[in-house]
Amino acid sequence: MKLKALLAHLHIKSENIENLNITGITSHSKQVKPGYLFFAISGVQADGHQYIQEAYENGAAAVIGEYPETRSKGIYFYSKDTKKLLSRAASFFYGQPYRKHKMTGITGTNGKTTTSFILKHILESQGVSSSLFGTVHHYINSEIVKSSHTTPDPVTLQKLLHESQDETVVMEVSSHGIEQKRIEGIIYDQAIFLNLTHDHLDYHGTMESYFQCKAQLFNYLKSEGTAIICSEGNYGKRLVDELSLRKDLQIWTYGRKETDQFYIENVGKNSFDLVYDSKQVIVPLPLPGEYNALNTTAAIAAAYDYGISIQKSISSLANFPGIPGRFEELMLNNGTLVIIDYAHTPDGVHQVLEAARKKAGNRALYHVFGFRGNRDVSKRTEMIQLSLEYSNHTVLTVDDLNGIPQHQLIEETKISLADCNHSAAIIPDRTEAIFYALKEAPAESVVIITGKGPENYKESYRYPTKTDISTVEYYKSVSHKAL
Ligand SMILES: CC(=O)N[C@H]1[C@@H](OP(=O)(O)OP(=O)(O)OC[C@H]2O[C@@H](n3ccc(=O)[nH]c3=O)[C@H](O)[C@@H]2O)O[C@H](CO)[C@@H](O)[C@@H]1O[C@H](C)C(=O)N[C@@H](C)C(=O)N[C@H](CCC(=O)O)C(=O)O
Ligand SMILES: Nc1ncnc2c1ncn2[C@@H]1O[C@H](COP(=O)(O)OP(=O)(O)OP(=O)(O)O)[C@@H](O)[C@H]1O
Repeated sequence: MKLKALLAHLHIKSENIENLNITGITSHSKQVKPGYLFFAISGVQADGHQYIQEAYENGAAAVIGEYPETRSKGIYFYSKDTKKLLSRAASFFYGQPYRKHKMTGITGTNGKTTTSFILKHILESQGVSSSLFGTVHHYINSEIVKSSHTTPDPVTLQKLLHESQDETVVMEVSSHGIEQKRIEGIIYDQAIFLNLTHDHLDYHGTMESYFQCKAQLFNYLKSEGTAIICSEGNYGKRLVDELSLRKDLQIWTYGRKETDQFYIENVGKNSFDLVYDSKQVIVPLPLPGEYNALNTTAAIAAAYDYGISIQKSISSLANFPGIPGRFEELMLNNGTLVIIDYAHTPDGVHQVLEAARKKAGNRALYHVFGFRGNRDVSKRTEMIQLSLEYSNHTVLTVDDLNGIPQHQLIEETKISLADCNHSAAIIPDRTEAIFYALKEAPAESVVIITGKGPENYKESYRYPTKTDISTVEYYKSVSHKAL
């Protein structure tokens, strides 16, 4: 691609580069290949401007940075916002691929993965091919693509959008993705807001700035696009009020109020009632829990906007295959039910434990969970309190050290537990903590393991443990089957 054309798109003036072609775009100096355009970005860990020399040495044709000039010798352009420009440049480089898809962006603290999987399933069941970007995997042209971020970095994102031949793209949009402008250069046909509750305050500082960040997704919604908003909670209502000022949008709300366009009631074990357009239908619940009735409704509304009737969505839900690590159920031979879930926020833990408690009834409920190092500490006490309230036995462990020593995370966990004035087992090795709960739990009880869902351990854990043969023997003896 001619650099001149790209710079014109970015509104950067250029002279004497008529014949210069660029062969790729990156913001990482070590990924630069001959002919690349390098964007220097000031990040949380490092400053890309420190790597400009390395980028030239690796063959960068030109560099764009946020300082008026650079000491390194090479073609250099100034911009005051390289993050935004990187995304716009990547979009332009790959031919603005959003244009060839119907684009859905889904944001919210909890439920993005769940809602996106349900929506993708409905679309594909109705013959509409769909790519998916999210936490578990990305799916492009029916192939699994490994996901390192919920919302990928802009160059990866635009490249995959370009490669996708799917009619629709369902994308989880994280607040980090919005804040870091990874979605610049995309215009969505639909945007969905699920909820906003306590999380990521280590990054956003306050709930207000977290909300302001999430709300920005709707700035990327096309004129006459559809905003689908959960009316539960103050933030959804605020968003509706703010978006109502934009007269060019179709705004639909869903929730438990009769004034919602998609209104739900009578959420039972296997189904719920959905009222829309003065009609009432029974919808099968693809996963347990009231919260999943809301996630399902968001997906049904989005499919409806794409022309799929509610009846067709309902029939698609009958064979929903489930989602890795989202209320995933296993039955052990001794009749104990094991639930694997990804809840890692106070609201997520609350919702999933409420659903697990309903399932357990009078049976004992064991809850195994832990925290991630180097992340929002302020949510931890509330999560422990909820566990103590809903389960009979809380077993605390470690989700992921994320760069901090294990003893530090355990000490922090002890402090959060002490805030609850309660005692609970703390077993640092996550595998051992799970074995412990499985061993302690009497036959026909329920063990729920939250926090990591299907994720691999990032740090090494002892598995199988050599120090406690009895747990290994026990594990071997309790073969299980997926439900
Ligand atoms: C805090 C955060 O989100 N950081 C993301 C951010 O990194 P950063 O801006 O801090 O980059 P940095 O490491 O400081 O480096 C600054 C610049 O120097 C460049 N550099 C650096 C080293 C070098 O040798 N050469 C070089 O050029 C880097 O490429 C970068 O452009 O931009 C990077 C590229 O897009 C991301 O990989 C990185 O994600 C980190 C690894 C991360 O863990 N992010 C998580 C928190 C995240 O984004 N999570 C959300 C989901 C959250 C949720 O809902 O649970 C997600 O969308 O995945
Ligand atoms: N609508 C919801 N409201 C509250 N909690 C929910 C909701 N949907 C799912 N959860 C809980 O949050 C957990 C994570 O759900 P999911 O993976 O769908 O969310 P997410 O927004 O994609 O999370 P992340 O971005 O961190 O991957 C679930 O395992 C469940 O416990």
